[in-house]
Amino acid sequence: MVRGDHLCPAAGCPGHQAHRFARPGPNTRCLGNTMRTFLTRRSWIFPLLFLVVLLILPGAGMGVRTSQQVILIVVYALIVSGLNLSWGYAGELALGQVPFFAAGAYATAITRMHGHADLLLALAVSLATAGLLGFITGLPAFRLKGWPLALSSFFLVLLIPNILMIFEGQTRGLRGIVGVVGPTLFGQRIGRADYYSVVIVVAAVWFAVLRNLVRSRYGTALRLMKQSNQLAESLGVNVTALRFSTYVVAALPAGMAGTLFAYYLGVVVPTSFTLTLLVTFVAASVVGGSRSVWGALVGALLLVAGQQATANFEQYSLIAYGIFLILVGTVFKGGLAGLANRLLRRVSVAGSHATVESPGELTAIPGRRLVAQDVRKTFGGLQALRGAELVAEPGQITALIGANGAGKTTLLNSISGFVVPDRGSITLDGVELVGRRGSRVARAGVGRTFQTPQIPEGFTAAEVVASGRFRVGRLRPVAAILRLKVYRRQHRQDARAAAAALRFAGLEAISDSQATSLPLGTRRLLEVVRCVAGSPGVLLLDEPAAGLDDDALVALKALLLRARDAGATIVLVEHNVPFVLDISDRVWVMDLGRPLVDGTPEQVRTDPAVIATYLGRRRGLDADAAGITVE
Ligand SMILES: Nc1ncnc2c1ncn2[C@@H]1O[C@H](COP(=O)(O)OP(=O)(O)OP(=O)(O)O)[C@@H](O)[C@H]1O
Repeated sequence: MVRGDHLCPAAGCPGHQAHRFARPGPNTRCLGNTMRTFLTRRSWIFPLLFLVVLLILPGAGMGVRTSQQVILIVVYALIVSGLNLSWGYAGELALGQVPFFAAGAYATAITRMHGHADLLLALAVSLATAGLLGFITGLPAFRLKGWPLALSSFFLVLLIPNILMIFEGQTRGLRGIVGVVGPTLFGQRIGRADYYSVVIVVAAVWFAVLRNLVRSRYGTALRLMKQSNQLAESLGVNVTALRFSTYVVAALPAGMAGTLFAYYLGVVVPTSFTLTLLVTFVAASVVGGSRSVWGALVGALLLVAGQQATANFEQYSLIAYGIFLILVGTVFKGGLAGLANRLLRRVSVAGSHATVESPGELTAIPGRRLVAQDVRKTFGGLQALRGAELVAEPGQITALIGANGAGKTTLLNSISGFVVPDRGSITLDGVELVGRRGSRVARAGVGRTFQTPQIPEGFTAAEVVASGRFRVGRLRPVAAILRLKVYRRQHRQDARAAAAALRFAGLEAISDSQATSLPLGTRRLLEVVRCVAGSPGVLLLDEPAAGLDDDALVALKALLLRARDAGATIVLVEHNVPFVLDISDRVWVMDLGRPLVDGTPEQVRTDPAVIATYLGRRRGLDADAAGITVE
């Protein structure tokens, strides 16, 4: 094997890394690429090994005390994993984990009190109770976001003793329920050693479910939503439904943890479910890594280890934990799991789309005719649109220009479904778009970019582009959890479409790069490519040339012309007049919320009304460069 720092010549390898184990030659096999493929496709091997080790530890002489601690870690990890889902992935500071935990524990204790010791039954009851509580308390999540949502869920924790008192007959009030012992499974009593194994297996099943979920379209949609609701909607994701369903799903592991905790402790008392516990779960999530499945385990491990280490000087334990939290939170962005991920990435350069074979060719982007008529919109007393019009044809670049405040973005937002017009009609090949929410407009065929590029953290370029396909097909969380054929087919198609779109733009070289670390010009191109990957009926581009240098403008122009020639309908809102006049087939000029003139670039360039209201004003900025004649 030849060691060297030449670029990787292996087939299928992106080859832009100087893989140190590459052997040059026609049939090169690259260890870097093989390792990446292995890590990407078989990433479940490590958790499986970890599970096996955990299961054989008692047989290998692990003491009872240690096994009890492992159970506690697993119980806490389940709770933290729900927090990671709603907070780390979806970006919602929904802190209902302790009430859900309490709901699961009390549901189990009450079931046991009524003589039912079956663990599966207890788990089912806990899941149902926590899910129902999540459903009811999640309803405000339709309206609340950010701190108001955090505070309302915080408030729920404070209510726990009051609720227990209201249902004192069942919950035994502040005294709690004792005698939660003797769980059975399929009619057999579970001993202490077996209980350990059952807890590990239950948690392993949940973590496998969670891993499959967050690595699917569903998980990607959560991260898109965390970046921006508008971005997620523009890609066809119904943010309201997603936020609500995530809140409910995140309640489930806490409910299960309640069951496992109740049988672990044997008693269920209100003092087990405190605000301090919630704060330590949040801390564990931060330290372990909130945007990670395994971060929950790491955080819970540190939580229990921290409790042990500071047990002898209890009065200092919170201070010690606080200092540790601040250190980890500031030094390692993304917690310890984030650190591990970054190290792994260095070794493997892994990306879920890195191993696409035969990406295929993107030759056509079938455009549709967009027509906006008499669109009106008033914000308070301000008339932003007063009868705006626009027609964009397939295979053409239609520019929309006008002074600041002319209403261009409002019209774009009206087309995208982000703004509901007071009056007017917007159709795509005759299909009315007005009245649909953003995600439905996206699914009807509208793709768009944003004034500030919306590129979520932690995505490779290929993953960003693949998310452009979300407007085609559904999220299919159940198929993703079970890794059904339909999921695998969709995943393959998304990866292939992303690779083809990147090739279309000549950007295949960056497919494994972290998208947020790319230069502005490339990020703007990437947004366009993300749209192209979904093959929308119309592409709405909101100031794609803003802030670009000459080289980036050349690349953008080449991409837009290629997309136009492939048949796309492109609407370009842009202040860079020379750029607009250079590449557009037709230009619409807006003034004070209504159309002023429309025509070819040449007609618009020399139109006296346009010069008087817009181009004349921009003369000092770019009229000279555009060769504009101001008479
Ligand atoms: N959500 C809103 N609430 C209140 N006023 C708004 C809102 N959105 C836009 N406006 C107002 O509507 C008018 C049109 O704004 P818009 O952003 O559509 O103009 P524009 O042509 O895109 O301007 P620019 O080129 O600066 O982006 C402006 O006066 C703006 O302040």
